[in-house]
Amino acid sequence: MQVKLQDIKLTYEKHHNIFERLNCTFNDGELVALLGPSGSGKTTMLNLIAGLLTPTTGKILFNESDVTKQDVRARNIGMVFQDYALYPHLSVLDNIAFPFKMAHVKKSARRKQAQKLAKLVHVETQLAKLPRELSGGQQQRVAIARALAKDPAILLLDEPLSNLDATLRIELRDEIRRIQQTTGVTTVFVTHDQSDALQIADKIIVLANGQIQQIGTGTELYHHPHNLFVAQFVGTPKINLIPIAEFKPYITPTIPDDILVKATTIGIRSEAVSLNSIEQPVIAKIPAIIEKQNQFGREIRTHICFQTSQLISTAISETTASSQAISVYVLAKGCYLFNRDGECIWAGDEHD
Ligand SMILES: Nc1ncnc2c1ncn2[C@@H]1O[C@H](COP(=O)(O)OP(=O)(O)OP(=O)(O)O)[C@@H](O)[C@H]1O
Repeated sequence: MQVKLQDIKLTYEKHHNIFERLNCTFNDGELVALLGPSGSGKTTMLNLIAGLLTPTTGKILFNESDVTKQDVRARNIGMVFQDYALYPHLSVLDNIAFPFKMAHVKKSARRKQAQKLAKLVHVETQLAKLPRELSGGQQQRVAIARALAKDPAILLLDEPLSNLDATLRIELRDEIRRIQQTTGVTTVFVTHDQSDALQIADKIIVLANGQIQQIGTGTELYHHPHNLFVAQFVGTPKINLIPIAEFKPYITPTIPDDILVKATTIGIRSEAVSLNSIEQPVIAKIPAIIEKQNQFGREIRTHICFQTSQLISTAISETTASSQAISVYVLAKGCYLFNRDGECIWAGDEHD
């Protein structure tokens, strides 16, 4: 099922427009992540798709047919929430079979179908248990199976991993991807965690303040951010930001003056701060002081002081002595210039 949001405006109160003019498309069979900070409008967007909210103006189309005025029951949506929302007094099997019961499917048939779904989400050995006898991850699997029991046109997942510990989180998000690919159901996955979005989504919609900042794959968002918000929100460690006035004296004549004059901030990815520049285009050589180095998983993070800015490099090896005044190269690939409105006006890898 393809879902289109067309010129959506949503006003909660007279003076509070959550969305002004929202436009986006969720293609059939895609897993799309809605990524954004708290209050950016992720759940509101999900509720609009579900039919739990009606837009003030604009249209919602399912496969080109207008469902804007349809309520949640008519839309055939499967929903999974952060807190699982299972029926506590029903067994795992009965929880999964519940939508079949509502659809008046006969008992033996609904047990069979529920068992099949339990197998899909890997809880087939837990069928007689009550939800409270399951781990958080298992409960969420049951919630996903129950949502799929409706054979939904669209599956909406609202922060489904938030209550899980880090290991379970990674395991279940891979499972969600597997289940989604097996069923082929168009899925919208709300998260404020970039690693969830980057790991499993076909496409990511970055939201902030009720506005779509950018739509793209994880790679596109990381390498070609449209604005400062996306550049800062996507990527670990965070992109280094330096006021252009501090950086300008060191820039080699690689960036056209008409661009430079409009720039207020330069963003530099950690991998673009290097001690050497072998065969790679460089935009500046800057004086710096190495403050400390930390091992961060497989990565070494070097903290560098440049004028009033603190930078992080992940391209400097651990042999470097600290508290040293040195020169570091800033490589073109991984550098971005932003104007005063935060728009990206120059990207280093497009100008090699
Ligand atoms: N019923 C409501 N009445 C008025 N404003 C609301 C209502 N529900 C949400 N909002 C506002 O809409 C905006 C978006 O909220 P929403 O819950 O969609 O954000 P979110 O991105 O899902 O945040 P979180 O990650 O914290 O759940 C917020 O500014 C919120 O205060």
